[in-house]
Amino acid sequence: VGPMGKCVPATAGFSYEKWEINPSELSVMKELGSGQFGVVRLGKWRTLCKVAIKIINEGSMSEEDFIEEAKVMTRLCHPKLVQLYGVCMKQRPICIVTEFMENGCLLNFLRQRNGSLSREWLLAMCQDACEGMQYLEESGFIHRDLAARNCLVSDKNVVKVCDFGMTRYVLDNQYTSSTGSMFPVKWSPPEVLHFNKYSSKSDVWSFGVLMWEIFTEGRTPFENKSNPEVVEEITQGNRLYQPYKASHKVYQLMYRCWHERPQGRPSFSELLENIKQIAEMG
Ligand SMILES: CN(C)c1ccc2c(c1)CCN(c1cccc(-c3cc(Nc4ccc(C(=O)N5CCOCC5)cn4)c(=O)n(C)c3)c1CO)C2=O
Repeated sequence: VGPMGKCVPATAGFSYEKWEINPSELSVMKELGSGQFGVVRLGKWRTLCKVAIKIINEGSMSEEDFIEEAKVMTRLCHPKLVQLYGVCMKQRPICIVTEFMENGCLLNFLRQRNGSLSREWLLAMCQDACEGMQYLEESGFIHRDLAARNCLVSDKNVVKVCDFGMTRYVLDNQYTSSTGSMFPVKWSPPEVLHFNKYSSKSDVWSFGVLMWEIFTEGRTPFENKSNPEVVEEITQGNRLYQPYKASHKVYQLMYRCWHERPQGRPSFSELLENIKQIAEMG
């Protein structure tokens, strides 16, 4: 049993490294959806533990680079991060095994509840994601694509951050190039759009947009603007509007995440303190 009492595959096998999983101990079940690397399925590890299994499409991922980094990523453990359990890499396609989150992706979760979520609940979701991001910040680990589509919801409605750092292994340059059609322009700060400069402070900008997604319950940022138009808007200093369910203090907080300069933005530690204060005041 691993961190937080979860059944974590103790991959102590024969010739398996700590972060390797023996595929014969996995059974694959229903499809959960598909992402940047292909299909993700629900699975069972040693018949007991529910897991999510990413089956990596050939040519979608720089696999050697990922496998090298997987050792580091399996050591990132926090209750608000979707846990990476390990990799099956002795065969093709390789597969990535993670913690399973019953209620799926946060963006769909928000949209399916059409307006029924309380302000307290929305702020609690922001706090969950902020706790996970503070741990990544402390660990010197940059997410690079924080957004509601890259957060998941557990059976207890806890929000966790997933697929942190995975953009580094995507081979599709429509996604990786800042002029590509799939680049997350609407979640990116000026220094990323212009200089590809990633840091925990660029994650803070994205976190501000995530707060906006949560408080609009799943609206698309700048929904009637193209990516090039958004680059223009942001460069001119325009920002996302105040969501109806966001109090002035909540809006002030997300707005501070969008300071033009990285050093002008709060850290995740500071954001978390502020979110807790707002939550206490009710
Ligand atoms: C490069 N970057 C940033 C990437 C790369 C890959 C991916 C992503 C980003 C994010 C999206 N993604 C992806 C794709 C597909 C699945 C998962 C995905 C979905 C899960 N869970 C569920 C649970 C339920 C449902 C479901 O069907 N419903 C319908 C009924 O109401 C409840 C919900 C869907 N997913 C889950 O636990 N994990 C770990 C991953 C994930 C998350 O992992 C990826 O695979």
